[in-house]
Amino acid sequence: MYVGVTWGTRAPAKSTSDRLSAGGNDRHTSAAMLSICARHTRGGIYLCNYLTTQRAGGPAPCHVSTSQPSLSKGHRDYSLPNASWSQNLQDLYNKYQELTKNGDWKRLPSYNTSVHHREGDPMDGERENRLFTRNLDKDGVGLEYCMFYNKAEKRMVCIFQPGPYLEGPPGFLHGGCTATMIDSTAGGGAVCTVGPVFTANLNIDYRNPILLGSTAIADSTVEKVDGRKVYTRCTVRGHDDKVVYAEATGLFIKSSNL
Ligand SMILES: CCCCCCCCCCCC(=O)SCCNC(=O)CCNC(=O)[C@H](O)C(C)(C)COP(=O)(O)OP(=O)(O)OC[C@H]1O[C@@H](n2cnc3c(N)ncnc32)[C@H](O)[C@@H]1OP(=O)(O)O
Repeated sequence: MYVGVTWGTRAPAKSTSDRLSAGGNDRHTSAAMLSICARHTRGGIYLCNYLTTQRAGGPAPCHVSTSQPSLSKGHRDYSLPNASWSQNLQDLYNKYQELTKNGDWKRLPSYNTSVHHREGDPMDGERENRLFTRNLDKDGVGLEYCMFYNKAEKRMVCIFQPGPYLEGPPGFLHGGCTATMIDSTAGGGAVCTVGPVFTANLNIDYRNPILLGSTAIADSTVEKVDGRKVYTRCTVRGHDDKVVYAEATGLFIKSSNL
């Protein structure tokens, strides 16, 4: 069954993505991007205007729908198992999939562009932009991952397997990539809990290196929401919980328009 994410009110006809796609030449696209960035900066707004259908004045939290978003038809959901997944990753996936059956947990789909995450967005077609975590075309060489969200616990779990193109120290995952997964997991948890946010602060203690090809779990909880500030905590562990790879706290800021 397809699981899609919706984020609140539908975008008006002329959306950010319309402007990004319009014209299709670099100068226009760059100008559109600059104007969007400037607008976001002026409004103290957030990354997730770009990631989601949320627009100024709309309701905050996303919800995970079980309907097929029209835009996502035909787009591959990269959070589903593929041949590059290790048995450990597959086993964890099966475990969390089982937990989705009573509705407490939801699996989040994942596409290779941000726009394809936006249910009902009119924009489609080929684009240059790629979601940072999905920017490699070959299965297994980059990040293989799947996120599951538990609304009652305000908790996001991301099971992931880093591939050989993500090396830092010889044979091990680059620390920036670990940070990316923490940011994405904690940020995704914040988005699902309160709506669009920007990362303001991320503190990471790296405890042990992550072997490329191994399976890890980033486990994040929204601990407190204080006005626009969303405080999160995230731990990255090995697939069997025996080793802690990293511990982090993250501060995310809700849009000032919400
Ligand atoms: C769904 C699945 C898949 C989807 C997965 C999607 C997950 C997304 C994960 C990726 C996320 C990113 O990479 S985001 C990209 C990286 N981040 C950025 O580029 C953000 C750049 N920074 C900014 O744009 C801005 O500084 C903001 C938006 C963070 C804050 O600006 P602002 O909106 O004007 O708010 P401002 O008034 O400054 O601050 C509001 C309150 O927060 C406090 N505050 C602000 N910044 C900080 C800070 N660094 N440390 C402490 N506190 C801070 C202020 O003191 C204030 O407190 P008080 O006075 O109210 O008490």
